[in-house]
Amino acid sequence: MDALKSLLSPLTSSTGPIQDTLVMLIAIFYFLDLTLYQKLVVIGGTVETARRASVSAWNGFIDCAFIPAIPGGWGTYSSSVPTAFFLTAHFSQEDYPYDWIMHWLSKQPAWGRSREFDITTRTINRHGMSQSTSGDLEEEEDASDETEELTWGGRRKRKVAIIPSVDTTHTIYYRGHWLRITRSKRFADYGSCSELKISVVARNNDILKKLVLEAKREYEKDAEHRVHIFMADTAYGCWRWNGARQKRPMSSIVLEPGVKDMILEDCKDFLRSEDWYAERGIPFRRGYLLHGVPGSGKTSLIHSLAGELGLDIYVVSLSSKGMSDNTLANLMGNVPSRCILLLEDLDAAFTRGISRDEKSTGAPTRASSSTSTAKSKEESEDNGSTLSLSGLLNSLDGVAAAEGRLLFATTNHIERLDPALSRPGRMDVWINFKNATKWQAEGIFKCFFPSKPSQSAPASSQSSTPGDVKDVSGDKIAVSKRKRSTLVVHTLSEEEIGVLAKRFADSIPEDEFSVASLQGYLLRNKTRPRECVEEVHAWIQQERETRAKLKKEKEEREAKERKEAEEQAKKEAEKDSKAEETTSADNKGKEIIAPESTSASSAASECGTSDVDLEVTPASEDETAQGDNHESEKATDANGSEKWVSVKGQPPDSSV
Ligand SMILES: Nc1ncnc2c1ncn2[C@@H]1O[C@H](COP(=O)(O)OP(=O)(O)OP(=O)(O)O)[C@@H](O)[C@H]1O
Repeated sequence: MDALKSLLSPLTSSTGPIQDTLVMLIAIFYFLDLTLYQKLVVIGGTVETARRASVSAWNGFIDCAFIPAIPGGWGTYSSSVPTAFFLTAHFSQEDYPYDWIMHWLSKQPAWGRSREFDITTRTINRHGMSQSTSGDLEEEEDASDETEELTWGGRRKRKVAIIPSVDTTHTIYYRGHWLRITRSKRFADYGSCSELKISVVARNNDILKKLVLEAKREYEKDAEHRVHIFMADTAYGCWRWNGARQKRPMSSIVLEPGVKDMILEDCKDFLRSEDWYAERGIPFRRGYLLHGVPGSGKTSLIHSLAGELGLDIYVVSLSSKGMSDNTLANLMGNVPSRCILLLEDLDAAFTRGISRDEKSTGAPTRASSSTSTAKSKEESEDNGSTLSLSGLLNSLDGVAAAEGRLLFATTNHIERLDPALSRPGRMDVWINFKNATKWQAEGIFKCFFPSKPSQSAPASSQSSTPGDVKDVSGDKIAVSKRKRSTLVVHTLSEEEIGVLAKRFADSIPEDEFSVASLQGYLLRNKTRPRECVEEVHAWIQQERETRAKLKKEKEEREAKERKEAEEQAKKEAEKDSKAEETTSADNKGKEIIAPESTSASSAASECGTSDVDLEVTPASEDETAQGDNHESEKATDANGSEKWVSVKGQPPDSSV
């Protein structure tokens, strides 16, 4: 009998009454006069039936024990009669705790024993996938791709994470409790959304609270060195996670003295002043307008600030397809309270036809010509963008707008902005970015050629064979696979670097080249500091020639386009006058006295030319005046203090 019991135990995977019953049944059948085959069929059938019955009994018990909590909520503990013992927490991909738990799960050694799981080089978070820094599998990848982006070590580490597979229940042991974890997918308005359910047998929810807090701590520790970027998805009116970037140190941004400190201190001061704002009834929001030439560090400064302040960045492009007042209001109402909200290239949105009039999509003040306005409208319609300026203003500071966020807007053309948009209260601090000064040129040179000897670099250093570097474009460098070993660059002494930086700065003309273009030149010479200084004059000459050539080509193209437009207009005018002559001849033939309203001017009006004339207004002069006002006026912030900063020239007032 005992031998039979031990034989059955792996099949039934249970002990007690079920197994005893089975043993009894088998014993009865054994003594009946059945053939061996019949006995086997009866035994097999009985065992399988018992197994299924026990499994379904267990599942039924679990199902009735856990009443699903409200979807979308996180950490929602549900209970019913049997939940005196069982607790269930639901985590939705739409909220942060989902990320924390997924990250925590990916670190659990229990995966080594699991029989079903997903493997990823990224960990899933609520908005998509993020670079994983965890997992129990880890290996240094041999760089086989010739054009792979290099780190200073010359190799990249790719880590592999194990996460729960969808629609499978996993069991993990945690602090004396068995956690049953199920990941599932549901379809939301904006696409699919994952959910996580964690059930545990416990008297209260302490164990789940502990789990969430531990997961949060670990997630934040890992995210310490990264800035998360979210992009507005206009199709679904929600935020999509777009990646996590390495934090950029503030020291790598070269701005005139005091500017970085001023803006960083201003942001910090704002973030700790919630009560101050509440006591005075001032909306807890702050806006920064970064304007100026392209490639001067506006975006870089924002990324660097986000890293320094530990905030995520939410980016909206107002000119993106399908943007409407409702979509924008929805997006703005859904940014978390502490974040950086970035409106990029504000002026680009205006040329796409934002208007004060909610119905209209024409540009507000920038109608430099009728053709451009018509074109702008057309573009706007093609684009499906129906955003109005009033819609934008409402989104920024209407009742639904998020509190506690830092709004950053960037533009290359401040003169194109509607004054309502840039007024204090919406944009409290303005910073003007100009082309590189000599001071900046010296600073960026020192950033590129640090004087400390400990810096490690890829094989393309001075000591490597010339020709290792195949191509340089932007931040990426393609290097021969053979030469991927890490070398120590013996950098120059601090004194020598100082002298070279000074010489470099002396050669750079003030306010002619952007910092980005200087960076491009330095990148091409990143292992040749001396040559870089010696060859800078030749580079400047070459840059000037290229610019002159491009300018000439642009002028020629514009002249050609103008000529074509004039010819077209002339042809249309001829056609119109011919049509008019025919009409008047017909009228004469019928001996009808034409009324005065059929004169040439009203015919032109019918053809729409008077509308066109109306559009050709001296708006550009007004705008210039507006732009000048921006430049000369000081903005007053919500606290009543004046904010005006110019990156070039005078360092900002220390009181700012
Ligand atoms: N002041 C600066 N200090 C350090 N790096 C800079 C600076 N300005 C520009 N750069 C470098 O130039 C590149 C472009 O800079 P960034 O995108 O910040 O310019 P931008 O002003 O935002 O340009 P745009 O107006 O075209 O968006 C970056 O790689 C950045 O590292």
